[in-house]
Amino acid sequence: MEAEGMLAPLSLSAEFEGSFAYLTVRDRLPTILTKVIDTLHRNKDNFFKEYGKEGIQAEKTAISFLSKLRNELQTDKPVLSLTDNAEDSEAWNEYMRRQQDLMEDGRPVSWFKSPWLYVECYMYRRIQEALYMNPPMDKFDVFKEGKTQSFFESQQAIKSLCTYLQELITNMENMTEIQLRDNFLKLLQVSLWGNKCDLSISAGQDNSQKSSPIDSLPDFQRFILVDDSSMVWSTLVAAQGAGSSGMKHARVDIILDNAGFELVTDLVLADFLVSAGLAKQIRFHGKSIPWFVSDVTKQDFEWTIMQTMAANHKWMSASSVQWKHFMKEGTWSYHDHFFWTLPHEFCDMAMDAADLYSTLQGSDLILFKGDLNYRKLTGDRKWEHTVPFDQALRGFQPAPLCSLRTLKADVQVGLKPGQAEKLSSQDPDWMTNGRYAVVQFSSPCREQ
Ligand SMILES: O=P(O)(O)OC[C@H]1O[C@](O)(CO)[C@@H](O)[C@@H]1O
Ligand SMILES: [Mn+2]
Repeated sequence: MEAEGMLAPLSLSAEFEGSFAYLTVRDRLPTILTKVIDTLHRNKDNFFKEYGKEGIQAEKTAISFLSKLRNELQTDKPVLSLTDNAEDSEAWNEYMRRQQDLMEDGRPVSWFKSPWLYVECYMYRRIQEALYMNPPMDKFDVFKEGKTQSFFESQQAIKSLCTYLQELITNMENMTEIQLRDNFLKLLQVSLWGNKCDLSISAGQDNSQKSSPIDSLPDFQRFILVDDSSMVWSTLVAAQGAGSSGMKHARVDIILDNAGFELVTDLVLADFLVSAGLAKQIRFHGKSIPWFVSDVTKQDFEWTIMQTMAANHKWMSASSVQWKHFMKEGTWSYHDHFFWTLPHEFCDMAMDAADLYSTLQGSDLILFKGDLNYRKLTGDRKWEHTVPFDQALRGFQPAPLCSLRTLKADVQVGLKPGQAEKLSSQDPDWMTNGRYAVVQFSSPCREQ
């Protein structure tokens, strides 16, 4: 729980004209809605083939719902309650009332006046409402095409990563602890940069052999603004030794972000953790509805393992056969919880999703992937850049945790004095252009 008297700064919001939040709500969100409408249009024939006239009608109604939504957004209309009676609808509507109570002078909660984190999440949930309200479209993933495309476009990098993983596994028995540590740190960084954007990690200056994500790591090192990865390693090692009667084996939870190349980097890291004996159990957490364009759903997770197996490449297949086995025997498991697709800051989790919070408390290490998770960890607020990460978490400390995030939104804490100023003078868009990254760690028992 948040320490008393420690007031959190204001939420980022489109009400601050010219801010990144403002530009996102004004320009990027309507563009995403337009793309979603276009996707439904383009799939019209498929809906007809599959569901006949009913499919066409559903598509039409969903499109008009979404066009109306885009108009509400662009004209800064009040945010509306959800009407689809889904499992999470009441939580959303309750959150809206909470936002309303925070508004000054009883102004309505609206797109440009409310917290950016809230309205952006809300847009994705309203897209889902358009589908829920129009069966048989309720199972349709409007972002599926983009996710599969990004997987296929990164085949080269995936091949080289799987090849690297299989080489490591073959040599694992002879590895010293230092080698194990070095390899862990490399794969942690690959997973970090996997968040940059699917393909760019291996895009070398020239066209030659630079397609290996591992080879690119040294070039990227200087863009890591905070690197707590040695604490992540110590946490894993400490989790091995605990317990007097033999080994305690670590459980690692990975809060996934994007499908495509990023998901493969997470699977490779998870495989290494298990194969090296650093973790006994990996729990992946994904989204229960299509989310923020490229986030992983259960369907994407299963599809990715299947496609990796189907690839005509020895080491990709070998990797995914192992992954399927991990899933079957329960060493790996996939979980979704609707809290991940609510707009809440994570400091609300203990109160608003107590079951999820207590599940996470059983973890030895939680890895939070990506930018949106970072925004939720820090509450998407106007923190001073030098505020410690622990403080910005505002009491969210279920277990040792680490954020692996490339910067795509203007919230960043835990920097050294002067670091942000230097970055601003060298690269004014450092917080949003995705060139920089952080590996930020926090542990409930760490001295603050
Ligand atoms: O997939 P990620 O890393 O969470 O990024 C989500 C993106 O969406 C945003 O919310 C922008 O709309 C940014 O925070 C970020 O660029
Ligand atoms: Mn994402």
